[in-house]
Amino acid sequence: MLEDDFGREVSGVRVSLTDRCNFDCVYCHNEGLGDTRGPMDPQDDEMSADEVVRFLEVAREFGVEKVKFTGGEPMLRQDLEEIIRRTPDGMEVSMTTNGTFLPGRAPDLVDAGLERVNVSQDALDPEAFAEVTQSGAYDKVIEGVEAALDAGLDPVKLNMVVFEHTAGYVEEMVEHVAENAGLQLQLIQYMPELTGKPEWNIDIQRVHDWLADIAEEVETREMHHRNRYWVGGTADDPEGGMVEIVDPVENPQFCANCHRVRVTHEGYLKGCLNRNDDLRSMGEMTRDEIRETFRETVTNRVPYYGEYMVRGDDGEWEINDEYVNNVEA
Ligand SMILES: Nc1nc2c(ncn2[C@@H]2O[C@H](COP(=O)(O)OP(=O)(O)OP(=O)(O)O)[C@@H](O)[C@H]2O)c(=O)[nH]1
Ligand SMILES: C[S@@+](CC[C@H](N)C(=O)[O-])C[C@H]1O[C@@H](n2cnc3c(N)ncnc32)[C@H](O)[C@@H]1O
Ligand code: SF4
Ligand code: SF4
Repeated sequence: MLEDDFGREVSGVRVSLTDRCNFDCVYCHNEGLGDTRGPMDPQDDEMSADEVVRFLEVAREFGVEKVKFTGGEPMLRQDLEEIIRRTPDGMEVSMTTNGTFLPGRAPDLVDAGLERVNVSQDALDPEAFAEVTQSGAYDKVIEGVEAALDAGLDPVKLNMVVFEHTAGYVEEMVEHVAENAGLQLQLIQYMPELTGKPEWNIDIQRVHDWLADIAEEVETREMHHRNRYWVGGTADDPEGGMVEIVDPVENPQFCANCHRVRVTHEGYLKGCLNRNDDLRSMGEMTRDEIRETFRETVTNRVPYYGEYMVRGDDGEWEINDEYVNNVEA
């Protein structure tokens, strides 16, 4: 596996298959590339299935174990099943979607090899949902979650961005996943960097503190050092719900445990979600050139909140104690 100068191995890749979307969420960072508004039809700038697969084959040679398909809305790609089917053996395949196209298509995706799905659902109330997504497709999303469960995807993670518009719905979303087998919740800290609306931010620490109070058990996931709270059950006896907090903003522990390289829908390699100054195009490259470019991208990866990192006495990178997340599992 390739490793960057900060000792972070790259075990996963996150591939955006399109920047098109049928929603227009008010907060959307579009994986760091700005607007999703635009034509709904397939665009010439998108990587072809062959290009995606060729990149994945190279990544697999370097020991990459996981791929996450995202976008824009990845299910707008009609060749998604083909891409999943052709993903190299040994790679776990997951996807993050707004869920609207899962009804009717979830079984085919599972048949093609999809192992996990995250569905974005910011509220349980159709009006609040429409306000965030600027779409009235709430019923379709609920149907999509059901379709994913029926197709055997377990767990189905619901993604909820916690910001001014949704903070009041966190409690009922936690109850919802605690009461419904097969569902887990990912509470995502609102990232203002790419949206330019810092005023929508809320203090995610309050959510950590509240969950720490009500949880039966807390554990810390190696990936991004994320806390997982088990509500109404435990990790060994998962009767209740699992709630994970994704809190990247100004969090050096998150960056220190970041093991993924990204690929834009146009086929640019990208070392960090928040940065666009390290893009490397795979354009017309040969397989050998892609190998070299992948190596370069990994070598040049820098933790975005890197100013919080210091060299320890042994020369290894460590996080400055002052910035360590104060919620301990
Ligand atoms: N800044 C930053 N944000 C991230 C990172 N990974 C996930 N996020 C945020 O979390 C959102 C949801 O991520 P998902 O792709 O659904 O889930 P995941 O984080 O990959 O979690 P798993 O499905 O468990 O692998 C992303 O769109 C980002 O907003 C990361 O490496 N850096
Ligand atoms: C960019 S979307 C792409 C996949 C798919 N269209 C979806 O919405 O799930 C991936 C995830 O990013 C999250 N997201 C988008 N903008 C965000 C922001 N400014 N802060 C935090 N999360 C954000 C979304 O909620 C979604 O869960
Ligand atoms: S559904 Fe996903 S890609 Fe589309 S606007 Fe919402 S967050 Fe962005
Ligand atoms: S370096 Fe930090 S901000 Fe950048 S992708 Fe990794 S975790 Fe996210």
